[in-house]
Amino acid sequence: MSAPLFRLEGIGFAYDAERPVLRDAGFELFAGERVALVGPNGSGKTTLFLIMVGLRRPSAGIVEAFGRSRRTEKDFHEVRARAGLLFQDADDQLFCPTVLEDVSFGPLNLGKTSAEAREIAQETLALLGLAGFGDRVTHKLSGGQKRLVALATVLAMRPDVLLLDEPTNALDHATEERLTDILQALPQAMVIISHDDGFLKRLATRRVRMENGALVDDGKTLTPAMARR
Ligand SMILES: Nc1ncnc2c1ncn2[C@@H]1O[C@H](COP(=O)(O)OP(=O)(O)OP(=O)(O)O)[C@@H](O)[C@H]1O
Repeated sequence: MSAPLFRLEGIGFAYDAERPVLRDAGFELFAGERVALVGPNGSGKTTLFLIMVGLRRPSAGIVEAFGRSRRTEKDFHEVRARAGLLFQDADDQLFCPTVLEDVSFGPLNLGKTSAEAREIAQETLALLGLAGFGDRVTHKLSGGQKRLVALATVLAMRPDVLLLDEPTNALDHATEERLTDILQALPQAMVIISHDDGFLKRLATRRVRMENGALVDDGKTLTPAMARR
């Protein structure tokens, strides 16, 4: 088997020393996987994502990403360019006046010219059924529209790995179906935090559960064939 895209081992983390969130959490993500990360509210799923991209640093353990151990801000800078994190709250992701500016921001930051960034942004918006949304004022969009634009900002960076924190939040049924089809067709490995069982059943190739600060196999491993049913 090829090397994992991410490998976490023995991860410990606490926001407040009295209440550890993660204790000895370990996890591997391989190319081609769509892993569902499930577990109760407040169990530490979002925290694990933040640690994977270096927005929080663990008190113990090892984070390896794309074949290298990652410790410093510089290490994680590269990780964030290759692993796109969809935040749980779209308002944490969107900060430009218009949709096109928001979606172009990542590609520009990665060194694309403004014409290239604009083209990538338009393509990505079209992929998500948002062609024609470029000039819309971001903060006036509906919750579901913001969710999709936030996803567009992540996909426009053409990451190797997607970390999606509750991607179906605020989406109506038809939009959720469309999102499922889009995600199924993407080649990237992904980890998906969701409380939406139906969505996960259609999308995930494997499930892991956050339990007492560690990750355990959920015992409901899905085969890729079943997941694509
Ligand atoms: N910035 C913070 N400061 C202090 N405590 C925090 C902070 N962020 C999260 N926590 C706490 O850490 C714990 C884990 O939170 P986290 O958001 O990782 O859980 P989660 O499994 O993603 O939850 P949910 O399913 O509700 O999104 C919770 O008890 C939460 O209150």
